Amino acid sequence: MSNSIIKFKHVAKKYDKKEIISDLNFEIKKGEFITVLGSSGSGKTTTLKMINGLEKPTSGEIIVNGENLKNANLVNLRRHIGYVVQSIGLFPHMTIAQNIAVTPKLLGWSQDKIDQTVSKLLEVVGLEDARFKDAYPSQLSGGQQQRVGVARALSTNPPIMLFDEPFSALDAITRQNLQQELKTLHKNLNDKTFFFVTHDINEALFLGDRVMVMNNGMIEQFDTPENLIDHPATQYVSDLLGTVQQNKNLWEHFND
Ligand SMILES: Nc1ncnc2c1ncn2[C@@H]1O[C@H](COP(=O)(O)OP(=O)(O)OP(=O)(O)O)[C@@H](O)[C@H]1O
Repeated sequence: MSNSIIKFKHVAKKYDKKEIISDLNFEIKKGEFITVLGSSGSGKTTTLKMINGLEKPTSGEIIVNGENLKNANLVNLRRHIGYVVQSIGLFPHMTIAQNIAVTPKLLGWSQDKIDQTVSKLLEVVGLEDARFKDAYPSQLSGGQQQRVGVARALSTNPPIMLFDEPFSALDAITRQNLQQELKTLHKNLNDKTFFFVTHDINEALFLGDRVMVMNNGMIEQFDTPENLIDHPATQYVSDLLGTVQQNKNLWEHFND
């Protein structure tokens, strides 16, 4: 595949003696928005953490941005991969601007460059209002904090962004707004690759250019949302998507 940015070749992962992932193979192109869907414990987070070296494969090869992770400097690697998680992890004693500037500061950027970057990122995530910059995380809603988390992950302009269920603690309306915004953001940020883990089938189908469906540490199907719906490759995928239809039927019936 030309323009490949993430490649897993025969990747296996064991925790102690328990095999979680036995033989994972896939390739992602630069600029794709990938969503990863699967039941609890299917290995989604483990797969995501192997991309930024937070977990190491027991065997197999992982190539990220042309570099085999076996030989990579992991600290350097992580600076080029944004990471957004559900718990956000903003520093409570730092202002929003300071939270976004953590990595740029570590990298020794000038204050001018930091200020410009923070202003631009606050605009990108819809927090351009002057009151946000000097506020503290506790003064923001959950959805606003999650936006700061996205801005912080974008601070060094990384080519790859990893998202691990970033919206799962938010109410349905905030979540839907953020999904729409994230989709627009991805479109506007030319060629950034997003890898987004979720439990939510609708979220996965809405956001993903391709959806990776995992079960028991294996890929059941890795395909466009349209193909998953029209041509489910396995019974598992068919059952999973069937739940969407069942919910729809239930509500239609309910509203009769
Ligand atoms: N550090 C660890 N030590 C031991 N076992 C682990 C560790 N991390 C994950 N596991 C196990 O590996 C399996 C896969 O976990 P993982 O978090 O990747 O799944 P997941 O698909 O992301 O699940 P969820 O949707 O519930 O977050 C689970 O059975 C989990 O208990």
